[in-house]
Parts: sequence; structure tokens; C-alpha cells
Amino acid sequence: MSTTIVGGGNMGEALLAGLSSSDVTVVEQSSSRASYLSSRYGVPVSELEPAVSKADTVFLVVKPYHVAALLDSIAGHVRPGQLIVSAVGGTPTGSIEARLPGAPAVVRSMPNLPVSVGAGTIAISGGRHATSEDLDRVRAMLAPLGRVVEVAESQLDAVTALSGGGPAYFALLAEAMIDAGVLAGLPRPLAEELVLATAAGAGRMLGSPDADPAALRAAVCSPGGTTITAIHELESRALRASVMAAVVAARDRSIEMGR
Ligand SMILES: NC(=O)C1=CN([C@@H]2O[C@H](COP(=O)(O)OP(=O)(O)OC[C@H]3O[C@@H](n4cnc5c(N)ncnc54)[C@H](O)[C@@H]3O)[C@@H](O)[C@H]2O)C=CC1
Ligand SMILES: O=C(O)[C@@H]1CCC=N1
Repeated sequence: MSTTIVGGGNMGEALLAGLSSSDVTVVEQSSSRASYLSSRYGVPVSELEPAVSKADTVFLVVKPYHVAALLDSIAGHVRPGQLIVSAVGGTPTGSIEARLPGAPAVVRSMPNLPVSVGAGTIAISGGRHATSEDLDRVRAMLAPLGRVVEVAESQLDAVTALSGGGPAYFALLAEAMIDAGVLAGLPRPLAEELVLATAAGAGRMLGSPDADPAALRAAVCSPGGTTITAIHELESRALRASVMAAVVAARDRSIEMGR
């Protein structure tokens, strides 16, 4: 089964890293970026039209404002039996189907960057012409990249806000904690080492099948101790309400981008 990834930016590269053992071709309009991907992953980089014509599966991994022009360019080169898998944020399957001929099998997906290390979270949803066999095919292809969850398309804007963007929120927290360590008097390299190891450790615990974030937090908070003092400070600055407002704003932005 041959796969073509159109768009080799942050997410295209992450998918490529995860899929690199398969038969993958990349299409990337920036020549410097294309050379980097080809030498780093040993994959062929091709022109758009032939790469789309020959592929069994075409991944669309461009920015939302580039997708209409891209679909117009490939409309004459797609064929029945091909699967179109979009990772384009905020772009409904209906607007992809409308720009392609026939009854294209379109699957909308929302991956996140940890797909590059096999620890991604990928939500998928089939368009009007995607069969359950098509969804099974996508699920099997993406399984090595992390957890694959099928959702209703109406849920994908919220999924985008939550797990699509989620790695950035954890990274922001890690950055803030590193600065906090410096503010508390630690040298920056030591603060970085401690925070990154703590993030990896907490991530591993939270990744176990019976993980319970509330129980983990409670287990760290000694009565009258240091951690509950820190959590009181965070809660008095409305950490939870801020996170909720941020995710809802991101969901609304995804909906707005799809209009
Ligand atoms: N970065 C992330 O964590 C995630 C991104 N996404 C989605 O993935 C898509 C891409 O995002 P990024 O990779 O972050 O953006 P990016 O800007 O890093 O990459 C897009 C790439 O597509 C290339 N490109 C644009 N039009 C092209 C065309 N016609 N032919 C070939 N190459 C073309 C650009 O040169 C660029 O390298 C977006 O729609 C985004 O919503 C989805 C989930 C997570
Ligand atoms: O920020 C964005 O629009 C994309 C979608 C999810 C993660 N990155």
C-alpha cells in the first residue's frame, strides 16, 4: 500500500516519522524543507500530481488556508478506490468532498505531534462516502503511531482543541515550571533537567491503563504540605477555569476556520 503525504511541515514530518517503515512519498512545496525530509527520512520527494495519482492513500497535511487550492490541483488526479485522509484543522469532510470529483472516500483526522514517537492521539471520522472498511484501513495504518479513536465529525472541533493542541499546553506548563525553578533559585539547566524528567515520569504514570489524574495529584499533596500550598496558589488564580476557557476558545476557532 503506498501513501503520499502532501505537506511536510510540523505535522507532515511527525506523520512521516511515525509511518517511515511504510511505502511513503512526500510532496512539499518548499525545496529546502523537501531536501531536509528526504535526507533525514530517506523517502522520495515528488511532484504533486504523480505522487497523488500513484498513491493508495493521500494524506493532506497543509494549513487550512492552503487546502482549497491544493484540492483544485489534485482533483484531476484522484481516482476511485483511493483514500483521502485529511489532518487539516477545522476543515469538514464535506468541503473536501465538494472539491473532488465522484464520490471520494474522505476521512478527517486529528492527530497530535507525539505521533512522531509512536505516542500520538489520533481521532478519525469518516465522510459521506467513506465505508467502515475505509475507516478500518485508516485505523490499521495509524495504529503504530499511537491511540486511534473514532469520533463523530461534530466532535472533531473539540478534539482539535483538546488533544490536537494538547501537547502545546503541556509544553507551556513545562516552560513555566522551568522559569519557576529559576525564580526559586535553581540554575536553569538543573531546572530544565528536573522539569523534563518530572514531565516524562508523570506522563508515564498518566499513560497507564488505570490512570487517575485526581488520585495522582492527591497522592502528592501531603496534608498542610508544600504541594497543596502550590495548588492553592494555582486554584486561586483560576487555573481550571483558564484551561476550560482556553479549550473552548480553541474549539470555537476550529469551528470558525471551517466556515
Ligand atoms: N502542528 C500540529 O501539532 C498539528 C497540525 N495539524 C494540522 O496539520 C496541518 C499542517 O500543520 P503544520 O504541519 O503545523 O503546518 P506547517 O506550516 O508546519 O506545514 C505545512 C506544510 O505544507 C506545505 N505546503 C503547503 N501547500 C502545499 C502544497 N500545495 N503542496 C505541497 N506542500 C504544501 C508548506 O510548505 C509547509 O511545509 C494544519 O492544517 C494543522 O491544522 C493537526 C494536528 C496537530
Ligand atoms: O493550532 C492548530 O490550528 C493546529 C490544530 C491542532 C494543533 N495545531
